[in-house]
Amino acid sequence: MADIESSLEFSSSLTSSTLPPPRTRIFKIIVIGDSGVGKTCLTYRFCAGKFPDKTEATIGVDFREKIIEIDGEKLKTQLGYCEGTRSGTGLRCSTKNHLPSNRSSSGTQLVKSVFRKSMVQHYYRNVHAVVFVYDVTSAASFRSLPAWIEECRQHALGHEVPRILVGNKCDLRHAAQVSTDVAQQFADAHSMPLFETSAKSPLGGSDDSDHVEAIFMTVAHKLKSQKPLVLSQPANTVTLKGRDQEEEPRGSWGCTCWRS
Ligand SMILES: Nc1nc2c(ncn2[C@@H]2O[C@H](COP(=O)(O)OP(=O)(O)OP(=O)(O)O)[C@@H](O)[C@H]2O)c(=O)[nH]1
Repeated sequence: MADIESSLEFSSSLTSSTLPPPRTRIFKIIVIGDSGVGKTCLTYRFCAGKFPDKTEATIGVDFREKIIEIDGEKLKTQLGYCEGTRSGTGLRCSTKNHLPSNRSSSGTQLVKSVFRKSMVQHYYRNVHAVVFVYDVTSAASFRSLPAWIEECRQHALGHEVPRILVGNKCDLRHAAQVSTDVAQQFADAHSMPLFETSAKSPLGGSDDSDHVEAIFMTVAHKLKSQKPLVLSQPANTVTLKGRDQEEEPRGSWGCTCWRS
């Protein structure tokens, strides 16, 4: 009897351990814009549901993940963001200041260049949607948008990829330098929907800005009809990962986060 029981136990554990785990579709979305426009805060707001207590400039590339559910299907959204350059000039996703300054300058330049190329290539690879962000209180961040769009185009992320435009920091409307009309004209010219929002305003606040959660869910709904990457991994094993946690599996980004 004992033998039958133990063999039944063995066979049931064998079955459960050999069953393939449920598969989760993954959407990779990149959030792009000048430094300081609020890419990190928007991403954090969506994934963690709140404005971060403290922020620091993104160094290199970072990402967060969130499992969402649409029509009963669990989907994993991976939101990547890359350090921006202030006022839209110079390198994008640059590697400035990441390497020790006491190296020989030509060697450093070469390493920086190879390092940057590899990082940028990873960042733009297998992207399903692009979120362009500007700061409504910064005309310069708005003027940078054509350059960001061009950078995406050079990495094969053109009109065929779902793209949206987000004007952030609407809680500072009194200091706005970019009007809704001008932003809407730009969005129309590039066939993108425009959302004006604030990563900072409280949930259910009285202002008329779009909610961050609703914006990313709109993108996710759009992507759901597509067929993005599939990951063999139980859907409930990962909810939020990112720079706040010590263990940071890089998932399918395959890129590294550089910290100061
Ligand atoms: N008032 C207000 N401040 C915001 C908002 N979103 C972000 N900020 C602030 O703007 C600053 C920059 O925010 P980040 O999210 O770090 O900007 P970023 O685009 O990720 O910047 P980089 O990492 O340098 O590329 C921080 O001081 C935030 O607290 C917002 O909606 N309203």
